[in-house]
Amino acid sequence: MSNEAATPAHIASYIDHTLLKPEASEADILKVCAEAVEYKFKSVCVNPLWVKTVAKALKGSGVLTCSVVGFPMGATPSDVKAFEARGAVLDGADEIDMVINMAAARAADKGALVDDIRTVAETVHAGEAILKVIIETSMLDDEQKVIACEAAVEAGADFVKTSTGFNGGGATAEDVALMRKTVGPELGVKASGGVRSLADAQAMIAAGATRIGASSGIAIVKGEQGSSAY
Ligand SMILES: O=C[C@H](O)COP(=O)(O)O
Repeated sequence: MSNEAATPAHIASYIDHTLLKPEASEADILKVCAEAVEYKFKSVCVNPLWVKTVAKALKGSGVLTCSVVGFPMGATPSDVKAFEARGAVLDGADEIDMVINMAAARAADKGALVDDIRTVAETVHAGEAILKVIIETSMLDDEQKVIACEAAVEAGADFVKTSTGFNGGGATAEDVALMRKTVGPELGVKASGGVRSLADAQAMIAAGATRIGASSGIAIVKGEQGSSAY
């Protein structure tokens, strides 16, 4: 990792400032938007309910609007995920983080995974947004992680992402390295779930992450220890 990546200011440009608590209020959402502008984070990541609010609050700031689809279980039909994604993009989302069909992932059913991801990717790209694919590493063995990443590449995703942060363990540097090795140098890799400190973030970047999803973004850039938001 270069020295440049170690600076908190540089780390901020990697961070999707995340608030996905189901009970988050409008005041909570507007607070994280203000924080993201202040700290120059990459995006604000919220549930679809709040996309319109976030897009309005961030307009002209340079901070992107990110939302989630099929979240956090992934266990909805692909066309329903695509409908949810279309709504979020129409509301102003620049980036969509989808959860894959975890049954297909556990069965290492690459064809089903490609279909699931491609259905959403086509809708997201039609709206000129980008797609990140959450493979939920905590639920998969290494072979299943590789197949899920290969499916994401084949389906035209823009990123692979480690975790929802809601289903057991989160990001590890080992998983990020495996994902980076699988997808090659061009695709984005997002480490998310349990990234609580500057050291955590630096380790993920050193392993190949190009984005960090965290509810502890302020602690990370301040060099403090964050705590779980959920
Ligand atoms: O990126 C999405 C995750 O929910 C963030 O997880 P975290 O709250 O453990 O940072």
